[in-house]
Amino acid sequence: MAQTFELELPEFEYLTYRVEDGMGIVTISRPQALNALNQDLLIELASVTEVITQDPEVKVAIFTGEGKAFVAGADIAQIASLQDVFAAREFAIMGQSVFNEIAALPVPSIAAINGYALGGGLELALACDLRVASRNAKLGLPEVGLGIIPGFGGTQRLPRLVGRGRALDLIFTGRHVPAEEALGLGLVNRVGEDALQTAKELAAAILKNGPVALALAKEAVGRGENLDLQEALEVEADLFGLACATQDMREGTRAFLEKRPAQFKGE
Ligand SMILES: C/C=C/C(=O)SCCNC(=O)CCNC(=O)[C@H](O)C(C)(C)COP(=O)(O)OP(=O)(O)OC[C@H]1O[C@@H](n2cnc3c(N)ncnc32)[C@H](O)[C@@H]1OP(=O)(O)O
Repeated sequence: MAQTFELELPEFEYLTYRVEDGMGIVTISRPQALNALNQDLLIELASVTEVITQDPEVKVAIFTGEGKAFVAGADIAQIASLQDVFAAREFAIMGQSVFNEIAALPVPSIAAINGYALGGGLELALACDLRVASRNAKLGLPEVGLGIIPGFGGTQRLPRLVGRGRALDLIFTGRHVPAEEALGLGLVNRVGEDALQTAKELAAAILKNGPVALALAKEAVGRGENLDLQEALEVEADLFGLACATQDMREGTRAFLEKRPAQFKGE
């Protein structure tokens, strides 16, 4: 008999969380400040990430924002009040560690960028595996205009995603990149009328596939990024071996040979 898990959901002030058809949907909700990330909101993001990690019902995570912004950055009032170099460094490390937790989610993650994704907002989107944007979305790292630099992973994840030259163009100018240009840069994977709807369609396409295979594929890509090619290929071979030991592999290959859709159980 399938085991059911009762997860105790923490109280959230700045976000809402719901599970729909295997999708764990986080909506960042501080619209009066365009969903700017203050410290409490970052703590809530860490907490909801833990909930998603522990919920076996969730096979894809989606992060989006309420209102006209995805996230307009870290809270500039909070940054302005940082007292000294140590407090500022701690603030960056805190944001980085929350986004590392999002990047390490065992399930595929999608940022549904429904409007402004600036500074820490773009850095949050960069911590997700995939990004989709609504046509009116604007993306950028405008920190240098405030006399600071991106501090929640932007100087590292952006060049890894789009290349050094393109990343430095965005970081040096701080300009707001429209969704269609972001698509051309490889900064987003898809553009649609409605970001959340587009993210759900992408999630539905992902959900047709074997959940263990998805987790192993994410692990292979993630671990390989920091290795030389030969070592990375060894990681791939090991994880391929693991994938071939799953019931999902038996089902997926048998379903192909029997010309029917696979019924994956994630085991
Ligand atoms: C380590 C990470 C560092 C960072 O992330 S640094 C922050 C990087 N982000 C930015 O620099 C973007 C800042 N925001 C803006 O430039 C503008 O906003 C927009 C272009 C996104 C939108 O402009 P418009 O449509 O005119 O709205 P509005 O009146 O500026 O904003 C509505 C309310 O939202 C507050 N707000 C917007 N972004 C932030 C933020 N990042 N931190 C704190 N508050 C923010 C405003 O102040 C204002 O509030 P009120 O209605 O009380 O005047």
